[in-house]
Amino acid sequence: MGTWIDISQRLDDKVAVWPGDTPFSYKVNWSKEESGSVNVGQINMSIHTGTHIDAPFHFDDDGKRVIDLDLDLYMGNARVIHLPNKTSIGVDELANIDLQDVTRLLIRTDAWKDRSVFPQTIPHIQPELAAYLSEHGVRLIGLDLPSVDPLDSKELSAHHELADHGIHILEGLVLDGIEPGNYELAALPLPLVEADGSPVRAVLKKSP
Ligand SMILES: N[C@@H](CC(=O)c1ccccc1NC=O)C(=O)O
Ligand SMILES: [Zn+2]
Ligand SMILES: [Zn+2]
Repeated sequence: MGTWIDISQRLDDKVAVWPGDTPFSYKVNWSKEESGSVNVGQINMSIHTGTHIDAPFHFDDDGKRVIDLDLDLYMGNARVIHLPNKTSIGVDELANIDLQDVTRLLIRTDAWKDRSVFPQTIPHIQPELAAYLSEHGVRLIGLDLPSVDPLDSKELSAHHELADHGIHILEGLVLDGIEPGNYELAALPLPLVEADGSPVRAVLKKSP
């Protein structure tokens, strides 16, 4: 027991949300006192709060919805790499990293220091990295950041290039103190039929 490491943000009213987006809330909507038997809760949140996956529909009206996504993407072997103090992440930043047999790549940047406030700037993924990663067989990229693009981007070039190369996106991970290496990952989306993304509970287990 205790071998799975939780790499998810906690969801309470302290969780940071995109500027202008729906705040997170949980409330007991029907209390045990009222119902006579149970507390029945309600959550209200943006899909892009905390640790979540983006479905292609998030940035492409014709893109896949969450229910259409292949669950294999979100369970299996993953490589954690550590790239602190970067302004952006591209082919040069990954030049010394062997990506042989890496299907799921998790990048620990340590750039989002205080997760209770939304960051001002983040290191972004250079769109050109998408082709390089797909050539190496990467199908999922995960980051300890709220986006793969600059926060003020409207084009979302990295989101689009990654999707065009068959690479799926996991955002808002907590990778503080996670040593680079090989792990097992599970970060399953909910079976949301129409949604543009889903909150996930992301966990890692060190591979032998
Ligand atoms: N594309 C971003 C999310 C995003 O752009 C966003 C999320 C919630 C509310 C507003 C957003 N963008 C506004 O321009 C992401 O998932 O990385
Ligand atoms: Zn998102
Ligand atoms: Zn995104």
